[in-house]
Amino acid sequence: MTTTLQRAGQPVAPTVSMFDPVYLGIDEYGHHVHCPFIYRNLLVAGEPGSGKSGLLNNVASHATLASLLGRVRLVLFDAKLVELGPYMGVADEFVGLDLDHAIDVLERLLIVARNRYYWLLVHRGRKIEPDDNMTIIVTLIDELAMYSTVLGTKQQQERFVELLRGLVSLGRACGMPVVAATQRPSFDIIPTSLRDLFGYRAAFRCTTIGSSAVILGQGQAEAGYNANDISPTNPGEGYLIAEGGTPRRIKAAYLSDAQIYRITDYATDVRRRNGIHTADMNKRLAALLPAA
Ligand SMILES: Nc1ncnc2c1ncn2[C@@H]1O[C@H](COP(=O)(O)OP(=O)(O)OP(=O)(O)O)[C@@H](O)[C@H]1O
Repeated sequence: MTTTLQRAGQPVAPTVSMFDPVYLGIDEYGHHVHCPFIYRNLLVAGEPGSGKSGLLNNVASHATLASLLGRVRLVLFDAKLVELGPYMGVADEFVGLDLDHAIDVLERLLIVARNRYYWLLVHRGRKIEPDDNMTIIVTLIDELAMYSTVLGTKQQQERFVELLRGLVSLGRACGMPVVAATQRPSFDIIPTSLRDLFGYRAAFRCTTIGSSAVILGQGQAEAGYNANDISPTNPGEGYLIAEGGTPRRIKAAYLSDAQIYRITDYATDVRRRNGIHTADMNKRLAALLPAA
């Protein structure tokens, strides 16, 4: 579904839809790997420096370009600020280190999800289709563990996980997919009940066979799919598994920081000219400052 974007009457670039599969990289045979994200969530895990951000950036950049037609919104959670920071200007929400803010945003997303199911019921649908003209809301979370185990109180962390579980369960059919990444693939961060809600899971290099199994599933290591055997000198290599399928060895496509900023600067400019919401960066940056 490639459409040509108009700017002041001039076609400036082809753009993509969130209903198009997202380009993630290549497999071990050199074939391109594309994944349709619209009806599936993605969980990405691996040790620090294993290449998780590359995959997140591929999805975030696709969503950014898809947002140029005004039908995609980004909601970003990044406790490190700089991983998803380049997309701040095109995001509807950017959550940093504030767990109350994280909970508030998830609560609002769940209200939208429930309203969408009501809308689907009334319109006799089961899931959002391209012709429904519904905005696709893509939520990206970098370092899930910061929100579920580090920031805030135990009660807030539990509330965050409960809401996230709700969004991941409800989001897929109502055009609200979630992509979450963690450096710590362990059962306390990703219980099986949460993991199994993610239709796609990617394991980059993991420190142990056990942590690889947390993402890929029990029995996969014995079958030869073990993210602990990935070389630490090959970031971006990982196993990608889709619901019920066999893990596929991939090398994620990598966007440099300069390329990411080129995409987001372009998108911010086009969105502004087309009257699509862009964030007030001064306000957004001020809101991220720690309280004095
Ligand atoms: N697909 C890739 N191809 C080539 N190089 C890559 C790829 N992915 C990552 N790298 C290299 O590895 C470095 C670390 O990658 P990245 O920041 O994506 O890891 P990460 O798993 O997100 O780490 P962290 O958990 O610390 O954020 C990058 O700066 C880059 O130099």
